[in-house]
Amino acid sequence: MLCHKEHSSQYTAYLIYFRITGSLCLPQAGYNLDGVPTHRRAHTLSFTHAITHYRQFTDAIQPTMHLFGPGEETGGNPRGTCKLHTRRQESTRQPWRNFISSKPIDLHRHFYMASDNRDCFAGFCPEFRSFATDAIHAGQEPEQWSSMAVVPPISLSTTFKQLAPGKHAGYEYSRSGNPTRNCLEKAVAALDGAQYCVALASGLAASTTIVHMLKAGDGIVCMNDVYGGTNRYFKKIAAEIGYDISFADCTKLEELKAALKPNTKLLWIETPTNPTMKVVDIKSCSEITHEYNKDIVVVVDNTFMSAYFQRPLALGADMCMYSATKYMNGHSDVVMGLISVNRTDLYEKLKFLQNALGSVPSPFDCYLCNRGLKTLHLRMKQHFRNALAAAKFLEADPRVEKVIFPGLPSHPQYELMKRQCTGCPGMITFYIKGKLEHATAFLKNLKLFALAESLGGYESLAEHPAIMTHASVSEEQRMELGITDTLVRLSVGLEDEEDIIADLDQALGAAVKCDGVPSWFDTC
Ligand SMILES: N[C@@H](CC[Se]C[C@H](N)C(=O)O)C(=O)O
Repeated sequence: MLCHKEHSSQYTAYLIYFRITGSLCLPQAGYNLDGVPTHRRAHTLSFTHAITHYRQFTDAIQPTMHLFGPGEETGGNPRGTCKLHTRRQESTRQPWRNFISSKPIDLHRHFYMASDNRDCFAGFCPEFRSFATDAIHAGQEPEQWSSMAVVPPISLSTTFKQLAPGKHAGYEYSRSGNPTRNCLEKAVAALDGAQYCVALASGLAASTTIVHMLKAGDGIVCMNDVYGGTNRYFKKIAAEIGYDISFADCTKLEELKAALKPNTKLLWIETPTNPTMKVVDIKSCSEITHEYNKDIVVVVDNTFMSAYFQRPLALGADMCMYSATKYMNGHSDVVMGLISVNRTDLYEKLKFLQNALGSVPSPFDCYLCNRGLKTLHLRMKQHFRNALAAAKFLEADPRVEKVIFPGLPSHPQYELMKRQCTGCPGMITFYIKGKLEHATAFLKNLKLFALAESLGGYESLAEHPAIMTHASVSEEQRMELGITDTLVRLSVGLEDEEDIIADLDQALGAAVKCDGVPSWFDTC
């Protein structure tokens, strides 16, 4: 986007005109919204079109904001001058505010990244039909409440009055069924293209509830690279109870075939994997497993993808589970698990276990997660755009050894990703140059990104899997999987793209010298 001085005065004029008249006269002569010179006549748009164009116009200008520090307005620079930029105030309480406006970043490089990312969905599967409409309306019908509430009420009652013993209006006890939870479960089922969904108290509560369908001696085959808590549960608890647990790299279909045994009852896949971002072919794994024995239940942990980017049930899996703590809720204020299924027999087992084991979420958490779902489609699109920009920035940076992001052509399963998903979430894993000290220095110097476990919220997070989320995985297995001391995991949030990149840039600068030689050696 080219943004000349004239643009800002034109822009102000349009804005005033827009405010007064409710319509917008766009600059057909000069530059269009992509920064391409045009010589046609201006025209006036309808109110609705005016809003759309006003937004596009401000969106297009936005990447050039906040890029100049005090005294650095380069009035005549044809690549990036825009008087609209807002100067941030020095702040000690919000340290990230200071560095953002004080360091100009390479605007030329930034410009191309931003424009490329408009097309980041090219080649991926099309969006699921009516996804946004379902997120907003499925299970939310006002007619289900005598008050006709448009927003499902938070139903806190632990118990429900019965008309006669055993005769009730659908609810008897809040663990067994709750009206707010019911609304959430219906919405999630619709988003997963499923018939049913059950909500649990956490992602791990969902995992343990699923495994409780099996009996001691039954076999479970698990993808070798999974979330550390899943690995810990299978190895340190399920195996101790008497389940026969084996791990296989399901990206290699021959390894999966070899791992299936007569006692196998469950296949557990995670894709992309946490944290090394391997992509598993859900369709092929489901076909191979069901061909071996149609009764083996194929479970996909869809936490990283969310319902917006991947539908495991449509690809042949039997169960789609989530830590809804992550993208599905998306606001880092709820711990929850979800399981969606199409098979009635599986639903009945899960529904029984939900009540009998009792790991249910609170009605308030159900309300929050249901609310989070309403913007899932919007959030995920922006996560993808921001993460792609960050991944491209990191990949081009000499202080970074290797970037693993399934939305980059350099990812070994990029083609598979495009075949089975509608886009990529905000998860990036990368190896920083140097040693543990450099990874630590990078993480400690981040200002916008918080150093914290978890992912999928609107805020950017960074963490060190070997020390944090995957500390419970044995060192031997971590080394096998590539979870080394220099591996860093990012959950790219919804902040402004240029601020995200500026933070990564300055933290890398603090940790590693620019020419690729670790700066740690200079300072100690
Ligand atoms: N310390 C926790 C680990 C939480 Se990890 C949370 C999330 N799944 C992630 O990958 O970030 C523990 O369970 O030990």
